[in-house]
Amino acid sequence: MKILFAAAEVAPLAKVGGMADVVGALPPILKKMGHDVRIIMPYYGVIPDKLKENPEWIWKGYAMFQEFDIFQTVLPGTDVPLYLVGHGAFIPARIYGGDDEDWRFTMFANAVAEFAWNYWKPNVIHCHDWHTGMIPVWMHQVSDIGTVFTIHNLAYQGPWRWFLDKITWTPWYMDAHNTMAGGIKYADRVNTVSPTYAQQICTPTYGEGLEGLLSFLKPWGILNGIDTDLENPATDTALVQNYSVETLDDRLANKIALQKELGLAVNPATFLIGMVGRLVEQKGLDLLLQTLERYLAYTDAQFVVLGTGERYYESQLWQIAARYPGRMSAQILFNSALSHRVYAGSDAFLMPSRFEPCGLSQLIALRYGSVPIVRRTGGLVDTVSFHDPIGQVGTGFCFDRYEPLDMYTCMVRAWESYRYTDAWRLLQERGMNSNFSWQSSADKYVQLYRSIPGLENV
Ligand SMILES: Nc1ncnc2c1ncn2[C@@H]1O[C@H](COP(=O)(O)OP(=O)(O)O[C@H]2O[C@H](CO)[C@@H](O)[C@H](O)[C@H]2O)[C@@H](O)[C@H]1O
Repeated sequence: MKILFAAAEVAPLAKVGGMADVVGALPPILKKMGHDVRIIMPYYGVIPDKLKENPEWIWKGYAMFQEFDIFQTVLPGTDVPLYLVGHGAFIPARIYGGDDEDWRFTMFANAVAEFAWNYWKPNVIHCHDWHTGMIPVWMHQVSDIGTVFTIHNLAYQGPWRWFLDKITWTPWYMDAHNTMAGGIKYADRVNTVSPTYAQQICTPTYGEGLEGLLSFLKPWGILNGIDTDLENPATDTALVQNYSVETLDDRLANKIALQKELGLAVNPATFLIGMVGRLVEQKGLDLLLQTLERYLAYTDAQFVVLGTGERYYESQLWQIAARYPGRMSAQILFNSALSHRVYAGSDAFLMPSRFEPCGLSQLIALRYGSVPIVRRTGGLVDTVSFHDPIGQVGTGFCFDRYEPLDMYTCMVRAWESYRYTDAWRLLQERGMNSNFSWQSSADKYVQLYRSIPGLENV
């Protein structure tokens, strides 16, 4: 089958969050399964430095009264062809933000449609989030290109219809008020990235205003995986000491190194909680700000947060860290190597999300032996189970209600459990032995493509 992935983020070339990891990991696996998979993304100013060779110019197209160029290369470390949409709007190094965000991604979507119509015609275009939402709308009028639309983050829905009318061609049949709604309504198949979140978005609490449409369409829920070659503590070059589930004692060197690197009191016995992620409301930052100081005051635990996002959260975390020197570190930056050292050096990993389509951070934490403390929502329900020290089952600490006290209690439970070292080690081992590889999800995506009429036997 010929499959074209279209996305605003693709790891390792342009990454802000988890969507980049998915679009960087799934195509190589589908390719190994024998499909002709290619990726198309904007040619951002950050990309040239990350490529060994200059991409080759292959085609010129027109979209929204603009000329754009298509360059071809391969996704680094793979043999998956990668097309880059070159236009002045993408030259700045930023990926998101800026006054022209709605315009530039609508232009990107338009360029992808032109490319698929005129240069390389796939059987299916796999679109990701609102940036590509207009592609299913336009493709609705051709019968030989199918579309799949994957929701990674329903909270960001893209430009409104009145703005689209001004800048691009919105077909007469388009009956959707923004690009996210358009993608969902007109794609041949819609999915999100975990079974639980697929059900939750059909309700007003999680549907972000699109629950009516979603409950009518019933999206598929296909759990994300992680690249187990890339996210592997046994080979990770960012760590001071590699380890595996068989050599778990070696892991401690990473904790001591992390404490030293971040200026925490060096003590291997101190319970260390890590957190890595975008500092936005979705990630449960308001719960954290209500409880963290009390937690630091009540326990002897240490806390490390790595992330960037909303200024308010960044400055609040930074201020708490300033009040607890040696106990807490706030790293307000994006740094993949450091994130791996946090996964490898922390005892537990906090993810108290308000909503979570799937979540990759908790999967990486499990693989690195950092025990997740999560709110049971979305993909966190599907990937982390209750720790029961008597029955020796479960992989993490979970709480249900989005309430500060519930999170606080859960964090205290984790802190106390850490003192029972034998049970803790078994808990770590169960997490590290969990299987979150991409293969079974890739099989489900192929089923999803094949469920589109006409693609059953391609
Ligand atoms: N400051 C920083 N420095 C280094 N690395 C950082 C970082 N901040 C975040 N990361 C990395 O970015 C990734 C975050 O992925 P997640 O899936 O957990 O969340 P995100 O909300 O971005 O993704 C959205 O899309 C994905 C993919 O579908 C869904 O799993 C998820 O639920 C949805 O919200 C992880 O690999 C993490 O290590």
